[in-house]
Amino acid sequence: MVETQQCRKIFISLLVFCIFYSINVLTVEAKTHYHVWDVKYTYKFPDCYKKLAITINGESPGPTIYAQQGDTVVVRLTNTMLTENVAVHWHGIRQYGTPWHDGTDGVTQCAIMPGETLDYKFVVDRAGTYLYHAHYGMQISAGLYGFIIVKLPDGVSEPFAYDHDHTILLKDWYHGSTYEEAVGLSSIPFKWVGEPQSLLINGRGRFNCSAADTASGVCNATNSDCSPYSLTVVPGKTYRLRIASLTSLSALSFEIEGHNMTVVEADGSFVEPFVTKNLYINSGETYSVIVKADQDSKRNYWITTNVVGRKPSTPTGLGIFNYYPNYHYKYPTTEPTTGPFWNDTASKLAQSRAIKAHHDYVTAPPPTSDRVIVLLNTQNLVNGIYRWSLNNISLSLPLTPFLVSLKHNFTDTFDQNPPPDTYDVENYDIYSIAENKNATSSNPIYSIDFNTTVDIILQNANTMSNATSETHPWHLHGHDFWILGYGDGKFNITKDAKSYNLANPIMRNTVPLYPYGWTALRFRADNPGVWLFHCHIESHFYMGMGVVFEAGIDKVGTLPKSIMGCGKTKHMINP
Ligand SMILES: O=C1O[C@H]([C@@H](O)CO)C(O)=C1O
Repeated sequence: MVETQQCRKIFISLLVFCIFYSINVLTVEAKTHYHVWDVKYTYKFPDCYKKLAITINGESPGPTIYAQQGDTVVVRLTNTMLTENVAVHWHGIRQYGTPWHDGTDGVTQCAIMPGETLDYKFVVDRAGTYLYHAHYGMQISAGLYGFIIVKLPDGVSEPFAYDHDHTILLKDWYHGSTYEEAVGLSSIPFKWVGEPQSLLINGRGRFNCSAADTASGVCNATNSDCSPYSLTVVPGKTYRLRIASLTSLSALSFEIEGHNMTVVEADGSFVEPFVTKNLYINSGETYSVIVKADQDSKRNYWITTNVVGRKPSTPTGLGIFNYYPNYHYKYPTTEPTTGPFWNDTASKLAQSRAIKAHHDYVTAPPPTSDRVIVLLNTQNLVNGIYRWSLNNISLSLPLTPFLVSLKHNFTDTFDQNPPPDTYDVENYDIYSIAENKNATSSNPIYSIDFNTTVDIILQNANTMSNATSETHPWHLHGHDFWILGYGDGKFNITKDAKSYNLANPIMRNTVPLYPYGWTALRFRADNPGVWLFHCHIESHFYMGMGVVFEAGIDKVGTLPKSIMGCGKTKHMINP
């Protein structure tokens, strides 16, 4: 009897211990990562040419934010620029429950004024490779950008193996200021930003300084800012490279001389692996590739980026793939790779089509959608200025952020007429300059029923120049979408919808629209808030290339006062 009681006691103690142990071991506590950022202008020489760059704690690119799935990130951002507002967007982070911290000036917040501080706080709910960057004016081009790396929970691994993990951030670089660019784009006569002067890899490039510029100190080839990016690898080891682009304009082809890359991740989703010699990458896209250091280890190899999609006039961006123990700055004696033909759209399209969901990680899209929105991308004139339009409306951001207006039922702060769900599909000739060149500059929003499924068809067309159509990387805030398909020419709903990939489409937040083609996406409007969908070419967005979606605004909690203070909310921060 006593023995049985003792046994029971021991059993119960063991049980309690086991429960206690498993609660402690299996429940990994989510952490909060605090960052304090001082955003200011600093003289930098990223490509040896002196420029006032917008830096975070003196750095451009800014510091990488590391976190683990489920963690909270807090960034206390103080704007110490003298004369310029700022806002920072957390690109790829969906902001469930915190739509006010998406960081989009005019859409989800009032920009942070000089001298002011804002605490951004959000949960990184999913592992993957993400970004942050300015979302005010054209400040990405001034250097405000960086990585967010979210690791998987402990004990969970990716469907690929590697020994080391590295980040590579690509950028195009202009010597002029963002003011010169923005003023040119809104002047008569219109002045286009043109092609960049340099291509940077992890913030480093090399401009060919003229003697005069060297003599005046404007260009300094010995400045340590512009020593080349060198990635040291150990022979035989396998590397995961997280490659992302935050170019202001350029689509790029990325290559490591003599090495194949296996693409395994895109915008946080695992990809059915495929091998490529060069990776096409547009602004706003992130990838992980696996590279094996399995070549001749007695030498180094070039890492290159080349402009594609637009006729290039920028020299190849150069870095060094350094085999240990060779000297890490020893240039290869071979010629740097020049990349594929800039206008080889077919090979870009083929690579885009090859990006499918990994077979073990397919999230099937809903088989049908509740609404189809067709967005015709055109270049037009508005009051004599070149603008980009969607269904003839060019987006102008309101003084009062949409999110604030909608939560407070303001009806006089933005255009209340719903924008059109399509264009004149039958009669519009996508191969010619628009007959009616003029468009309207306005700020209406698409109201989407909460938790419904929406298809977006991006339809490309001719610009205002003869026989020209451009590539546009489209980025959606607050969601991932399934990429259902790409096609040439005008989208035909009865024919083309039958070709959709509903079996294993990749989910991403950024997707290219190719010249004279269409791209079809599907998303669930399951994130309460107001979300921007726009071309990630900074000047194109500045020229109106975006639309705004609202869904479930009644489910959005109380907005923090810290995002207000502009437009009609001026009185709302000070009683
Ligand atoms: O938006 C743009 O404007 C110019 C050109 O179309 C007009 O100068 C260009 O190349 C763009 O991409």
